[in-house]
Amino acid sequence: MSISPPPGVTHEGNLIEVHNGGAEDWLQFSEVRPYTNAFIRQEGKILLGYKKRGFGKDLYNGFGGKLDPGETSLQAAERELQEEAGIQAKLRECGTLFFVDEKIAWAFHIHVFTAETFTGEVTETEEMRPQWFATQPAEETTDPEIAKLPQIPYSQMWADDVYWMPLLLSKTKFVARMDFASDGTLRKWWAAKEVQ
Ligand SMILES: COc1nc(N)nc2c1ncn2[C@H]1C[C@H](O)[C@@H](COP(=O)(O)OP(=O)(O)OP(=O)(O)O)O1
Repeated sequence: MSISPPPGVTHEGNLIEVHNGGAEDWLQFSEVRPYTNAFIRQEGKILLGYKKRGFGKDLYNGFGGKLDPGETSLQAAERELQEEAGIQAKLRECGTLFFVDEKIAWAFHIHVFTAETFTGEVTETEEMRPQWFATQPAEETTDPEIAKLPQIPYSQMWADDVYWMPLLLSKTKFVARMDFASDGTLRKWWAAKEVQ
C-alpha cells in the first residue's frame, strides 16, 4: 500500500509508516526555509549541543542552522558543525524534518545529517555547549565510559525529538512532519521510515 505523506514532506524512497497523523488538519504554510541539523553518533553515545542563545535557547539539539546563500545543505551542515561544536566531519544525510508552527510565518525544512567519525576537538562555542549522551541504558552496556554518561535529555529538547530520534539512533532513514501550536505544544505529528 502506498503511503501519502503530509503536505511539505518530500522523499525519494518508499515509506514505511511509523505513525499516521491523518490526512486532515495540517497547518497551512506559504514559505519553506531550508535548515540543517547534524549529529555525531558513535557506539553507545550521541553528541548533542545545549543552545545558549537564539532560537531553541536552553534546549539540547543537534548542530545546525540556516543555509548561507549559494550553499548546499551538506556544505551548510558541515560549516554549522564546525562553527557550533568546533569539529569537522564528512556528514551524510539520514533524514528530513518538516516543522510548521502556528506562530512562525515559514515552515522549516530540515535536512538531518550524521557521521560516526570526526576530526578536531569538541569545543564549547558562543552558541552551543556540546555534550555526549548515552543511547542505551547503563545496565545494557559493558563500556564503563558509556555507563557514566547521562541519558538523552528529552525533557530538555524540542517536543518533537522523542518521536524521530529513535529512528535516527536505529540508523533508519526517516521523514517526519511536526506541527506546533502557538503555546509550544505539539499539535500533530507524522513520521515514517524511508527505504530504497
Ligand atoms: C520546532 O521544532 C524543532 N525541533 C528540532 N529538533 N529542531 C528544530 C526545530 N525547529 C528548528 N530546529 C533546528 C533547525 C536548526 O538546526 C536549529 C535552528 O537554527 P538557528 O535558527 O539557530 O540557525 P542559525 O543559522 O544557527 O542562526 P543564527 O546564526 O542566526 O543564530 O534548530
